[in-house]
Amino acid sequence: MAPQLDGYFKQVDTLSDHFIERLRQAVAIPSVSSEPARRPDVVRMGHYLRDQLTKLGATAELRELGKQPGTDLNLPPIVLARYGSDKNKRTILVYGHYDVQPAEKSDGWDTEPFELTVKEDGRLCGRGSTDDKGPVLGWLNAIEAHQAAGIDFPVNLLMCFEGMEEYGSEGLEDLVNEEGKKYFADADAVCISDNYWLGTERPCLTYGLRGCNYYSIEISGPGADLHSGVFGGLAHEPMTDLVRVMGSLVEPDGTINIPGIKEQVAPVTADEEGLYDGIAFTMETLHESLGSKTTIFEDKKKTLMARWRMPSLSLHGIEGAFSAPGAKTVIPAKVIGKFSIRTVPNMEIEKTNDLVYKFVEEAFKKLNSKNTMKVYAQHCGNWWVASPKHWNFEAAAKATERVWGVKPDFTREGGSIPITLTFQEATGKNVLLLPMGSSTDGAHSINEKLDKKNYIEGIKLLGAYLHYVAEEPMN
Ligand SMILES: C[C@H](N)C(=O)N[C@@H](Cc1c[nH]cn1)C(=O)O
Ligand SMILES: [Zn+2]
Ligand SMILES: [Zn+2]
Repeated sequence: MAPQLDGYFKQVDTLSDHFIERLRQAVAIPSVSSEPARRPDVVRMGHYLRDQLTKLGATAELRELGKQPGTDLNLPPIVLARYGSDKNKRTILVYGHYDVQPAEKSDGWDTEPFELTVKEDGRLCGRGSTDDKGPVLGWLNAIEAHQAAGIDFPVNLLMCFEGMEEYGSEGLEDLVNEEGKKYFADADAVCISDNYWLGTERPCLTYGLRGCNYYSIEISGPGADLHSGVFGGLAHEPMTDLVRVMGSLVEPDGTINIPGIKEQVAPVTADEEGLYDGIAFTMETLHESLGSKTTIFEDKKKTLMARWRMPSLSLHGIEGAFSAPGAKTVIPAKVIGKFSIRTVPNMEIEKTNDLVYKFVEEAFKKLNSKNTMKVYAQHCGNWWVASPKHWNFEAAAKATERVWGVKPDFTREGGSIPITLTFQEATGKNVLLLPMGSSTDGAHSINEKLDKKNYIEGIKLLGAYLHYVAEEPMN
């Protein structure tokens, strides 16, 4: 089956240095969507992708989305592209994001985050290498390798790459809904490569994601930062209030203290009970990717359930707080605490927000503080769970076996890709998540990397998937 794949694979190997060079160029653009000062770089990254796609013969355009709500900043453009329009071929719509999480060398990186460093053991280190520049470039590389090998591209490819995913996919939902029956009208299925294997050995196909509601709690009081020797003990301190409120949200064992959250969670079904044992996942691999043995649960099933189908609440940081080394004796005048809740079936965004606001307001009230408190959601994205019983997944499973020599696990993912459900609903088509990187890649963390093997074999996988898609009977 898929007889041309050997020629394609050979060409991917031949072009591997060129593909690493393309990743180097992309990593060098610090497209951090959450930092206003980096917004021109995010825009530059969108232009870079458009130009690369045009050079490869795709029809590519930039769709402007206007201003980011509540700011004077332009949202980065959506890159829309089409490669091929043969009525006799299937059409696959792929999505990815070209923005990245923040990164500073001083966070503890061993290398410069925006300089791709190729380590002797094959690690390609740099911000965005695995999340999500490597996988996005994977689609471009697959096109190029087909051209170089002189092999007909097996499908029509529609591409949608955004620059705000790490900030809740601001602006994209309307565009996807608008284009569902226009630009994306002839899509037969959707494929997203933007998550990771559960471990380091067994590839997976993913059919579920958690959602993410991201909140801020703003507490202010004094007119300016104060000397703690002069004002300590006689003024209500915003930081003291905030630490108490944030500390009341969640227990050290992960239990969420907000009433009404766990009541929304779908019960475990008998079918689901048997699902976890067969998954290639060990606590040892988890410890390796965690970089420690500080797991809450000792067993695999509870741990997988915690990641895939239970909500979690994480505290992320405090804007305005003193965080530099040293011992500054300041009382910060205004602090903004950030936390998020990963949501699961059947949690509802608005209902969850109302429960959070009520809890935080009551927790603050109990402090009898004269400071002022505001709580609000910065962005919310829904969870998504789909059926993997579809030719889209069949094709990906065959491609995985061909490239990696093993059957993939069928997994859910603890992270969020806010637009996934929108793609499913706007196109009415099956959505597949086909990850390239592994559990030890350190997405969102310091020293993010993509192993060269995962990048190069991942390019083969994306191309092979398209060949098997072309061969699958419709169901
Ligand atoms: C899984 C994906 N690669 C990812 O990292 N998604 C982000 C998206 C996000 C950011 N805020 C809310 N959602 C994530 O899961 O944190
Ligand atoms: Zn991410
Ligand atoms: Zn991502």
